[in-house]
Amino acid sequence: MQPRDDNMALNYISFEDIQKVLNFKNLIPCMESALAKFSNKTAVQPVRAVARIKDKNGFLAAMPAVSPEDGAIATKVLTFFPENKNCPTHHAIIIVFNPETGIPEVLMDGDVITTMRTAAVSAVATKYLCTPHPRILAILGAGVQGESHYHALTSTFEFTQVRIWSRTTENSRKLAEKVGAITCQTAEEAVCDADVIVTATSAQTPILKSNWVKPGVHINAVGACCPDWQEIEPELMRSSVVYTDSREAALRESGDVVISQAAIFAELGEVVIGQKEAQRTKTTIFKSLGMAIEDVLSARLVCDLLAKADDQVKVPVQDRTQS
Ligand SMILES: NC(=O)C1=CN([C@@H]2O[C@H](COP(=O)(O)OP(=O)(O)OC[C@H]3O[C@@H](n4cnc5c(N)ncnc54)[C@H](O)[C@@H]3O)[C@@H](O)[C@H]2O)C=CC1
Ligand SMILES: O=C(O)C1=NCCCC1
Repeated sequence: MQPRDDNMALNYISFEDIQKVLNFKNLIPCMESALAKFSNKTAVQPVRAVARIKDKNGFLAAMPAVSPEDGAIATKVLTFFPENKNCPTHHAIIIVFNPETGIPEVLMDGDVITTMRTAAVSAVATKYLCTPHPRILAILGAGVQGESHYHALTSTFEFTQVRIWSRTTENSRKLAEKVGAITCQTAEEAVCDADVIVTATSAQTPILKSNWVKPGVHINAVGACCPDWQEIEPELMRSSVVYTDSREAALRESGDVVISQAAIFAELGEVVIGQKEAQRTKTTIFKSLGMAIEDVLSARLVCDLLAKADDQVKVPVQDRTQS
């Protein structure tokens, strides 16, 4: 067994470097394509392996995916510790492998990609599923995803009003002041008459009720990623047209789907490829759980953008396999 030579050392791509090149303009189309590749089965992606960490109420997850047509082989490894107080609740790294040899080539921060790709996917869902010209956006949850969804959705739509509610009013006030939105004291006040709603909390029991929302609203349900957790009242799940990123994952991981036993109408990717209808005039819910293929194609995009921006990130393969 030979040790690796220096030529095979892993490149590291930092949080800051990723932030420099990734934006919603380049990420949203990439995520639309990731959803399509998942649903037309050109990408290979099992449901993630999750090891729950009971005393932290959280988990460790391994999220591999392969897209042969992109030469993309990578895996995200992620922890979710929802009770963290003085540091973020999610931490992730992504390992990118050489598509010809399987040699690990790049290790990159996974936090920026997790933060941005989740909101970018919700922007795709909203584009297909909301009523034309949405005016009012309501965001429930003022954490990392609440803020990222503000940016992704306001960069895609021209809302006349954005309202933010959080369990801790101080947090929603801070975010609302930072981005120029309105703070609401209750979730009901925030979602009243909204055209688009985002639920992005670590709640384990429903925070969004059926009789608060207007018919025809589109909801991006981003939190509650365990089979015994919920963000959405079961009645609202059952009375809406439910879309998911992965049907298989939703049936295994989403408490909102599992507990309500709501029917899943389609995967979002099936809508993107034209296989299933976007029922825009109905109340729609996009139940997002997050997919490895989103991380893998985001990582591919970052490598390509950095390689283009300067030649320091050695993405090309041939040099590295010659000894
Ligand atoms: N679908 C996907 O692809 C992804 C989903 N997520 C999920 O989205 C949710 C939000 O993630 P982040 O913003 O990164 O977390 P965060 O920790 O930054 O923010 C969590 C927010 O939820 C609020 N919250 C916590 N417990 C609550 C409760 N019982 N009731 C109401 N609000 C409560 C907090 O006050 C905070 O505003 C989490 O459930 C997370 O696991 C995160 C990343 C990707
Ligand atoms: O896909 C992800 O990344 C996540 N999904 C569910 C919650 C943790 C992060």
